[in-house]
Amino acid sequence: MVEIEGVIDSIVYTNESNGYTVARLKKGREIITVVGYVPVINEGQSVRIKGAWVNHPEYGQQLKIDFFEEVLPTDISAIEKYLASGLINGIGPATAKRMVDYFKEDTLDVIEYNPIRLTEVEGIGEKKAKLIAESFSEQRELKNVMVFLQTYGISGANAIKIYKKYGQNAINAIKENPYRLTVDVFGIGFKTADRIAQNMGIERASKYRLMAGIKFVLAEYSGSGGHTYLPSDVLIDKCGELLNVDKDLIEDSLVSLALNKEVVLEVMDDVTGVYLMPFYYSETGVSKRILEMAAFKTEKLDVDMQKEIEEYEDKTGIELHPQQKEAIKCAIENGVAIITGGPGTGKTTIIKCIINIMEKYEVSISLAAPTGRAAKRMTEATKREAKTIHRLLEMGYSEGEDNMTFLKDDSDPLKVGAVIIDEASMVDILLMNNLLKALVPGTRLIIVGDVDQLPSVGPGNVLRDLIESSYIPVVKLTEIFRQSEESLIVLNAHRINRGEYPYLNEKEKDFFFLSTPNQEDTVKLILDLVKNRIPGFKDGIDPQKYIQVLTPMRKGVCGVNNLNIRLQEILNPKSPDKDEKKIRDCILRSGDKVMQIKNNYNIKWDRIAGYGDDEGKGVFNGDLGYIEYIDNENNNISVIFDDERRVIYEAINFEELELAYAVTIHKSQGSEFPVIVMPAVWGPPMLMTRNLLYTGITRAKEMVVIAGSRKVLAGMVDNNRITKRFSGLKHRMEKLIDSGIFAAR
Ligand SMILES: Nc1ncnc2c1ncn2[C@@H]1O[C@H](COP(=O)(O)OP(=O)(O)OP(=O)(O)O)[C@@H](O)[C@H]1O
Repeated sequence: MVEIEGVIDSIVYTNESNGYTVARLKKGREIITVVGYVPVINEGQSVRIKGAWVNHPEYGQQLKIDFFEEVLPTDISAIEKYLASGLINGIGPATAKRMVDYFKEDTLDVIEYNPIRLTEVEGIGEKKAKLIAESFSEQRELKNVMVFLQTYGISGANAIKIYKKYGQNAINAIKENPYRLTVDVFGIGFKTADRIAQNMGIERASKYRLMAGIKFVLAEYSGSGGHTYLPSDVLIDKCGELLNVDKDLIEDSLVSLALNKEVVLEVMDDVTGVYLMPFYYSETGVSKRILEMAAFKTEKLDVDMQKEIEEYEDKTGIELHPQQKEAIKCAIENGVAIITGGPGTGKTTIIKCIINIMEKYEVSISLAAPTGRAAKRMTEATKREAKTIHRLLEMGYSEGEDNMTFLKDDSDPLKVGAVIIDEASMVDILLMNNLLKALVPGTRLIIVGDVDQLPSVGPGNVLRDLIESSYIPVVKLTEIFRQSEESLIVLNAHRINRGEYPYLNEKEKDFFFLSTPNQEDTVKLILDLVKNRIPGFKDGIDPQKYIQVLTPMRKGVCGVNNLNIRLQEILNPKSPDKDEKKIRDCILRSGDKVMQIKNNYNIKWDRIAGYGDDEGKGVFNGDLGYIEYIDNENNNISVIFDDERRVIYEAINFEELELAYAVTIHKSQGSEFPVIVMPAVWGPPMLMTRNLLYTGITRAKEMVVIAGSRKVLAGMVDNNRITKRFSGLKHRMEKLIDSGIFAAR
């Protein structure tokens, strides 16, 4: 083993996700190549490395890093490089130079022991001096934690998150139970925690490990599969594969988890379902509360429906269809009503008529939708304020916690006569439970949505289960009113939903299919469409805002990841006046279109335009925005969402952003775009369903362009597999109804 001290001269390669790095180290006049897993590495950093020499067949002699430690630099140029590296907030290259010119070798001591003196440097005020000092001392603490973590192969980005979560206590917390990381730190999955645990010598059959593994599998399947529970045999099989231990041991741990009240086991129709607690409570809560509301004898409004509807027809010039009249009546007369229908069947028209009547009879109404965009559309259509459900429930959070809480709940419910929820297919079981907690029987709940859309991103099959439980009054709208001569999008959406092939490429229409021989050509065509052909067709549009590429998959040539890299190259290429930041495997650049990929209830925003509060908290999974600027000096990224809200991301949240020139159809739910461009190329049959195609094309308002293989497109229409979600809501509701506690309807 050799030990070398030197300064990192340049970084050749670094893999953000695991910290694997190739760098050049300067030791005196000598330059050495060093390779290995290191937590945080920056050019200009002074380091001590222990390792062994290896001979690479192509690159020659390299030092393989076994131990890596930062030491504070002592010579002036190294100090300057270190300060300019972006590691310390408040200092960029220019400030670093001024500081070192002024304080010379004493610079670091001044920062550490006498930071007020920093104000002697031009451009540094008291506030900035404080920021620099705090950031510097955080770096010192962080260093100790990192040295510990690197021994277990934890990357720099993750190490910072761990430090932010546990502070100085990080080392003890992890030593005690490394599996807690999977719960506490976003981005650290069971596999990373397991690797750390194995390195620490924790046994494969350790109960901590098995219990964490079971919870991980349950969380994975509720996260990516949308299940609220897993049947125990499915769960045990999956855990067996993951954990590589006897099934008996897994069953033992499952029982321990149940005894600890970390999971619930429940027999439903001969299957034992295993629930994580939040999903269990939500499902039982939703089933009970919604039945209570539906069974409640709502105060009858003395409405002459015939007369009111006629008045509305006269006012709007629309002659309502009998189905639509039935839906309006159903909403006025019942505690809970569901109205479902595809695009153009008049859902919005019905909402407007219901509002009209209720306002006339002085029933107070709240309007809400599950996403900001859907709420905005509802506001525009009804000319009344519609909120996100989160905002309606007055979402808050406890400091330091990642969990949201709602101020409106059973102790302080919403005091309104009626609540109308639009885009209800996107409401998952957790949100539905929170909504119902804040409502009391007697408030009318009107649930509007398209049950044929993909179900919510979050767990549950809420809208479908509520409809199928056959207790809550449902009106299904099947008649299409948007003129078919105008739009093939609506017509084709309904055709696809019925299993019929879409009409393609009709002159003067809005639904196009372009055939390509292979996936690479599909990508090239998509790039050409987005960059040249569609903007050429529609004068003066901003392709970034106007066109959205949607794709079924994440991976592969036509997957989100590759499409984003290629689209970024042509829509927002590298340029000297655009700042950049490398996040995971991709580069984010000023001007990029980005998406938030997890719910963050804590992050602050400021309103820069539009209607509503001046500031607030929360950016949600699927929200789309643009990078306004990247500030490398202060290490933050400013993103504008919906042209209205500005959010400043600090380093700890960078990984919540992803490029969004292309997004998956799943993530696009609830959003609408003027033009949709979509590849139709081979993908797993589980994924390539009619439901997915339907959801994708119904996102478009003006034009759909599909590129790829006709056979694949036809295959999607034929593939009527509705991905099964394990959800017990319908079962629970049926059980409650059968028990007779709710009045027969
Ligand atoms: N009974 C009717 N007769 C004539 N036109 C109607 C009728 N009902 C609705 N429309 C018109 O059809 C179009 C679509 O209606 P609306 O926007 O209410 O449907 P929607 O189900 O909300 O559609 P989407 O989900 O696509 O927004 C509108 O232009 C509306 O004015």
